Amino acid sequence: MKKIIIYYFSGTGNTWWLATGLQAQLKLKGHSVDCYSIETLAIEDLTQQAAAADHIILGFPVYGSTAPGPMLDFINLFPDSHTTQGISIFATQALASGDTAYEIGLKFIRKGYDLKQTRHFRMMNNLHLPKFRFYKPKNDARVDKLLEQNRPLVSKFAAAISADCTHIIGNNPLGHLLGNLQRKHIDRLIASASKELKTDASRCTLCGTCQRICPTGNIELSGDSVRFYDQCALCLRCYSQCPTAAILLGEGSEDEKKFPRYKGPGKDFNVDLLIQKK
Ligand SMILES: Cc1cc2nc3c(=O)[nH]c(=O)nc-3n(C[C@H](O)[C@H](O)[C@H](O)COP(=O)(O)O)c2cc1C
Repeated sequence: MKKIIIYYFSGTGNTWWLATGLQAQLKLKGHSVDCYSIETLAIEDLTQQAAAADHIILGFPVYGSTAPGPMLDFINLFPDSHTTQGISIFATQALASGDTAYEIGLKFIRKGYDLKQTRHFRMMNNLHLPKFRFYKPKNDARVDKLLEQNRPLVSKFAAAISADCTHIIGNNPLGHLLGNLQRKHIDRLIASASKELKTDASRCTLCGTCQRICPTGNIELSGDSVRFYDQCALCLRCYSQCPTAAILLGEGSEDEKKFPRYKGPGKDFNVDLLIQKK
């Protein structure tokens, strides 16, 4: 039996679904598995907690072939391994992620970990904005179909971790080419898209949901308006979860037919699962 810890960041729920599914599969194999959204952790506890694990797993959504800002910050704080602990990295993606999981895995090799697995899982897209049109998120049976397709892959991932196998994807010329191309532009895309954050005052009920769920503390309700700072990670959680679709991200984003907002993976998903401390 291994002691395993899963740390994940999820903007709109896909990575939460993968992480909790993986936890369940690993538990079935007899391992002791804790699973944390990094937003709910006290960073002071991290060093002790990580040192006690036999195997660590990190999960996050792909943002232009790298990890979201909150996960990159978390990785920077992550302690070194003095016993060459095993680490596995997985990323959820809408279409293509090049060498993402491997690229993040390299950071852990430098910290003394033994990189065992890198995996990418295709899930529903959550990014379709006037300035960045990918493909429209769907909130129907197509989400369930993707989840069904992923179930056996999650199970295989768990089996490989359990058996201590090494399986690295993304470390090839095509993966690096695509990854490098995407990483070049992602910071600029996030900065420019998040500058367009605003609320439609005619829709906003000042309910405070956006402020409560923002992972970077970028949103503040002050008086009868909503204020955005410059810490947006473009995770799209506020945009997707605003009960009245009052958060706008660019000219035309108020049109929910043209720019549908992703509501998350399946009926069990609830945004509070990402932020509630255990
Ligand atoms: C800022 C941003 C950048 C993204 N970049 C990519 C990308 O490069 N390739 C890709 O396939 N999906 C990309 N996506 C889509 C997400 O990775 C995908 O929908 C993911 O499963 C969302 O996970 P979450 O629900 O846990 O946040 C991007 C999404 C966002 C918000």
